[in-house]
Amino acid sequence: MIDEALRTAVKQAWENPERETDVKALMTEVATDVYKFQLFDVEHIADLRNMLEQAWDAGIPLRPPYGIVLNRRGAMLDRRSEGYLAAPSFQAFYQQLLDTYMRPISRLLFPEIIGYDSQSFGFSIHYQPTTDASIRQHTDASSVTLNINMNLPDETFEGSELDVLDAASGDAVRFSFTPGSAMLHRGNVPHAAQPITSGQRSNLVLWLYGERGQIPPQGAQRRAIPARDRWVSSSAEQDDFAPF
Ligand SMILES: O=C(O)CCC(=O)C(=O)O
Ligand SMILES: [Fe+2]
Repeated sequence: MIDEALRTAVKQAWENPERETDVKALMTEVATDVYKFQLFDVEHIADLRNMLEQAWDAGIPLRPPYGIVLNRRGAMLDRRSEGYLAAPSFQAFYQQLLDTYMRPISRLLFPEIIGYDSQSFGFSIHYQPTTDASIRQHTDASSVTLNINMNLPDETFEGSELDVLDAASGDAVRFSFTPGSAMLHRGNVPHAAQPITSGQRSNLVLWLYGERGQIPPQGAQRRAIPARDRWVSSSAEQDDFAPF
């Protein structure tokens, strides 16, 4: 499921944290502190989509994220959330994404999140022109957000770009998702999705934050920390706080 180059680099970093530079080398900084990289292997996205679609088609009552505002064909993914997608195979994958990939990579790019990254939240979103087509500019209540595209290679769409505010220039940087690509940014980076004009777009959105929803204080020091402090399993207790 995970892109081969990333999987290999992350595996090496877990074995020897000093090798995390190879992980960083796979990331492209598209705006200040906003990173893009290939996370899913395009050949396997269909497996994930099938899992989500099956739950949907089975009529299992999944709660859409953000109430009904966004998004009618999306689902809650974290066990903290009522009506989440509890399928064990999906949950194992979701947990691995958070623990093996998202947390250490986020600590590598945004060291100040350490201490504010033990808890999680997740949902899937689905845009199409006739129902949920866009989302206005907002920030997320997360320390860090990982947003991954799940479109299949032949599922093209128009519009639906993600605009992220570049803190340095004050301008929005416009970004189009390609299948399996991911964006990683601090929750406090303002972002918006432009209206989708044709086709559909499916994304997986994961959040990390601290106990009871805490996020790093404004202006938290971004001091360097040793690599070995990132590539460690989180032993923190999981609370029941659900942001939505
Ligand atoms: O359209 C997207 O991919 C971003 C969605 C988003 O920012 C959100 O759901 O919080
Ligand atoms: Fe968001």
